[in-house]
Amino acid sequence: MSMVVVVAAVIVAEGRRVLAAQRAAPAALAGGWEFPGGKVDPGESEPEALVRECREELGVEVAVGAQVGGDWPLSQGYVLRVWLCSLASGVPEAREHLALRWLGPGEYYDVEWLGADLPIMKTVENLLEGD
Ligand SMILES: Nc1nc2c([nH]c(=O)n2[C@H]2C[C@H](O)[C@@H](COP(=O)(O)OP(=O)(O)OP(=O)(O)O)O2)c(=O)[nH]1
Repeated sequence: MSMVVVVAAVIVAEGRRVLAAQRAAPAALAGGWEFPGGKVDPGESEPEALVRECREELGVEVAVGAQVGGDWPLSQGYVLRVWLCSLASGVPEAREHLALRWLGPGEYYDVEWLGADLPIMKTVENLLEGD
């Protein structure tokens, strides 16, 4: 079986603030925090999927920047790929999530990240510190 690619957006604003989103479903993941995103549809590029998911889930337009790392492991058969993004227009609203939070420096670990997302947050922290 081929690998399912999930894309996720690390939306950064004001230089250092990162948007975290709390999952509403499924039950096993509900309440956990993630970077907005979802599965790539057939025929769609990964950046196109990112833009679509941010539009659907948050009601915003994002500009896709640099990729963060390579393939981040998820459960078997799934892989997560992550990009830094900036807001091109709109204010994020939780259309499919339970809640959204902007996390500034010193707050990056104030939410309960999903297991796959914790090392991504650490990598993003290092990237933003280096800026
Ligand atoms: N979007 C997203 N998914 C993540 C992250 N971390 C993580 O483990 N996942 C997992 C949760 C889900 O099992 C899977 C993504 O599925 P999803 O439910 O977001 O995908 P989707 O929007 O296309 O949803 P659906 O159409 O299949 O309902 O990846 C993350 O940071 N962002």
